[in-house]
Amino acid sequence: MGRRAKNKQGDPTPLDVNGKPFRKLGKRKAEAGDDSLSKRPVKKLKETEGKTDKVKNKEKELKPKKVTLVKEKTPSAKSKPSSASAKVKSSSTKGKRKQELESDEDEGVEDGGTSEGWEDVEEDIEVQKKSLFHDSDDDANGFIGDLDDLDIDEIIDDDDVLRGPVQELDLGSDDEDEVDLAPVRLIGKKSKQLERPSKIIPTGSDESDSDASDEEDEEERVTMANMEARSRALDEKAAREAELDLEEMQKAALAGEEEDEDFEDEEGEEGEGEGAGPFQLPTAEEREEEKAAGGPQVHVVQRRMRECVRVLSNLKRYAGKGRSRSEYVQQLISDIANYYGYNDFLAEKLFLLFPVSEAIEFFEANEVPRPVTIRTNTLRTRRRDLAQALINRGVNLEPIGKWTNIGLQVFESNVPIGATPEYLAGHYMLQAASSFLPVIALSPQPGERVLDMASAPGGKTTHMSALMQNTGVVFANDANKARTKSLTANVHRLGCKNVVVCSYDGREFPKVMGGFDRVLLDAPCSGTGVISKDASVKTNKSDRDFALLSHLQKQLILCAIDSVAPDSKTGGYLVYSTCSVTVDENEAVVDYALRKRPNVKLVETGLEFGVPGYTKYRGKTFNPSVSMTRRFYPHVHNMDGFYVAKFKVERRSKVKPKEEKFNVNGEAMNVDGEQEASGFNSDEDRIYIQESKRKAMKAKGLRVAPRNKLAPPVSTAVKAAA
Ligand SMILES: C[S@@+](CC[C@H](N)C(=O)[O-])C[C@H]1O[C@@H](n2cnc3c(N)ncnc32)[C@H](O)[C@@H]1O
Repeated sequence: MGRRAKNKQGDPTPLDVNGKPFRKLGKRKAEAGDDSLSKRPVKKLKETEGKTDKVKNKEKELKPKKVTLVKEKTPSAKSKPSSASAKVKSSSTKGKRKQELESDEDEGVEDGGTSEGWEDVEEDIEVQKKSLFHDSDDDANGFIGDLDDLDIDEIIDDDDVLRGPVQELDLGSDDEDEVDLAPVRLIGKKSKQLERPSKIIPTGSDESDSDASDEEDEEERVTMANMEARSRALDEKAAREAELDLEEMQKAALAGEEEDEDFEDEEGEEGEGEGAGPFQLPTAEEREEEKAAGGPQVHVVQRRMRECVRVLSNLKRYAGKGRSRSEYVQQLISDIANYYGYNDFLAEKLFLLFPVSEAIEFFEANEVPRPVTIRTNTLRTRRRDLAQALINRGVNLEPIGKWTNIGLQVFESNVPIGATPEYLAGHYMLQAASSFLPVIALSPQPGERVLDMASAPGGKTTHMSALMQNTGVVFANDANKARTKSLTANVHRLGCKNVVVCSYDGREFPKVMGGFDRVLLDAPCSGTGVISKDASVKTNKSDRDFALLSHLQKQLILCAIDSVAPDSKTGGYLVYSTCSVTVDENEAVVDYALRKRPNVKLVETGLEFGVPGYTKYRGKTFNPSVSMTRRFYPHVHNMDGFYVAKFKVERRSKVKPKEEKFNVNGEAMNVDGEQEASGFNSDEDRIYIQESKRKAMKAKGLRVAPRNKLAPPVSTAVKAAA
């Protein structure tokens, strides 16, 4: 493989001069995603002849080498990227880079943090944990928290969502931050998005690296001093390569046309070639034959996907006679599932999120790893010092983008990035760029009391701790006890002294404790935003999984809201996030929370980029304010797929439910303190209230006290009352 095809990944979305992000596009972008189809590795397709050189070359050549950056999509521009795309150099000049590296001086911890004393943290945490929680585990009959805090109306109202098992879900999967301590050997130039995953982070044994690494090994080591020259050289090289790419793409396009003509001649389909009028879908018999032959051939499915995209762009003009849109859509989804290796259900679910050609880009982007990024731990160092230390070790890196002053993107490294002395000393966290976002949105302040409801392995917890400058307290909770080990390890390594680790089901909050200034719910999710990291998602998720997950997320979000102190002087915020792109797990959950908790409202996330959340989706209409939430996509932002919503929690309405008002005689009163005119049997109602409290507690998985022996069971009481 030629050097240009190797190990290239794009920068995370850079920003334009106005601070707005650009979107990177390859040539194919301007052509309704067509080209992208030619270069994909095939998972399930029949590999009849393997890849001929011609096909291989075509795949390589059609990769979008020329980095053209286009302003980020707005919803209205979603399917049609601006044609007036601005070409922007992908690498920075020294001035810019230096400026960015220096910018964190302002916000960095001046003393650069210290490693002294952090060995004691484990002990401290253990002591705090014991004093805070040891009772609740052993208390066989004990309620957790105070029953009187429960809002009966809401409990009953929420009952529908509070029922049902969730334990079948595998909730242990994680999107980031699990550090692979094996040497990460990143060789080659800056990687671009949409290259093959296997080449993005090649191992030392990867022979195909040789031509690139030979040449680059001779290059001088990157230092702060030679950064500018190197950066310029890289830019020039990128420009040269871009020219070559253009040439290659043109050649490839020509070759492709010839190939298709050959194919059409063979098949006797003259007049129905790509771009040449109507495209006929395969008949049922042809599909059966295809199946019997072990699936379609690679070039057939590629071509068919291109054709379907073309037809769907102008159905009237290109559809075969009597064929409907849905037939082309179904064929395309089936081919996508085959080609990229998804189950049909998920292929369809993800396909429907986007306009047709954008969907192909999304699937393409899932085949490519995202850039390797690290977060500077400002409790221990400053970004410029960290950059210098890593540069001295032969790591090629640069700031992620203007939106963060603590992130660095690693392009190449001769040392294992997960085991450098700086890593071990807690100077940085290996962390996906997307996972910075919810913490930036939450913006925890020094001295606050913060809850990270689902926190393991602690990427966001440790980020929050650093933003709070090791003051206040972060309760880092995770239901999975095993995962709290890596959480605790990270907390120690990064020197976070304001973190208390605990392990409860998030649905037990706020009964465990409440009154937080800010809460982060980085919810357990399907991981459809991180398919490039975990391809198993492509096949192991079903309709039922999404239903169960969404159910759990709804339960968790209500508990997260109720854990926020509405009267917090400095905060009163909740951030909900997932590393999933499905509407069920995002907008639908947020909309549910808005409906169930009238005391919360959405506010702007404060993030400078991202696509607004859906307010309408496939027949569902959400609260218009859901447009304030933000979606992030691999194909748009070159980040993991992610979702962030920020809520402000306000005081609940003072009007209490009637049944909670009793006079001194235990007689029910109306809101004005007058006795209810209608007859009211408070004893009878108390039984109902007690029973519904029990039911809600049980459904929440909380321990319930034995029924009051004096109180008859509801059925008996009802009979007696009748
Ligand atoms: C997306 S991961 C969290 C990643 C973490 N915020 C970070 O930045 O490192 C979701 C976490 O939710 C935890 N989880 C699953 N169900 C939970 C529940 N009912 N309550 C609390 N945590 C739960 C999982 O164990 C998992 O660690």
